[in-house]
Amino acid sequence: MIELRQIEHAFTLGRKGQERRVPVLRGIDLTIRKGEIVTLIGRSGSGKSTLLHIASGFIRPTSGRVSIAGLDVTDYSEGQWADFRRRYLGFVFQNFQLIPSMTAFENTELPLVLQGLPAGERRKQATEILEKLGIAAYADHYPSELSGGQQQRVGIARSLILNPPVLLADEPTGSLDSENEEQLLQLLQTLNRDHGITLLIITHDDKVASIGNRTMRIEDGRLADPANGSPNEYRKLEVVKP
Ligand SMILES: Nc1ncnc2c1ncn2[C@@H]1O[C@H](COP(=O)(O)OP(=O)(O)OP(=O)(O)O)[C@@H](O)[C@H]1O
Repeated sequence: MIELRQIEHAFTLGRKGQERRVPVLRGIDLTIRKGEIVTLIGRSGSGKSTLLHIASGFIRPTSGRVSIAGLDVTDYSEGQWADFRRRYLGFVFQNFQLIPSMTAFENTELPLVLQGLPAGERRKQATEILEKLGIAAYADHYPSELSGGQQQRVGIARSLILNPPVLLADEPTGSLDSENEEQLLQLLQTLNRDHGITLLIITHDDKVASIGNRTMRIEDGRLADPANGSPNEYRKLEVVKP
């Protein structure tokens, strides 16, 4: 479902004429199969977010190829990426990214508004997804009136409303207390199991990482694997669950 091939990325820092290149990703190969949950764990600065931004088209890699759902998206223009993201990718963010002046319902239906769907159809679909995520009772609440866990669910409802086959999550429980964290991890597993959604989750939290069918560690821009000298760690981390 997601194939990253030989991804290299370097950022350019410094003033004009004195630029230096800072390599962040150094040859990443990662294949995520349809219906898998892959968790990517690594320290701050190891390149996790950069990798996720490359997989979602916000950063163009210095070299390497990205394919998602069988489409080579590496050379897509910004417009093509925007269209592709709408159809294929949902996002779960640490800070929820809800619009404060809109209710939970309005936040959820926003992608349908942008698609020009009539109000009746929007209401039906948004209500259905809010019910599925157990937050229909809060539809008329503004984000400031919701708990962190409820806000995260509204964010996920908005991400799922266009039925993307893939969810990309960046520290999804980073702003949640342990009870809400547990509930969110269960929700992500349910979405995977019952709806076949493929998940790539980046985190520095072992508990979040543990919901992966596979967990990969990223270190200094490389994935830990037998080929680059961390065979023991790789065996410990790459746990394939039935
Ligand atoms: N736009 C940018 N310009 C220059 N350097 C950047 C940029 N974005 C990230 N970096 C650098 O690239 C490295 C990897 O950053 P990245 O955000 O991918 O790491 P991360 O593993 O996601 O870290 P964290 O867990 O703290 O979010 C860091 O050293 C960071 O300072």
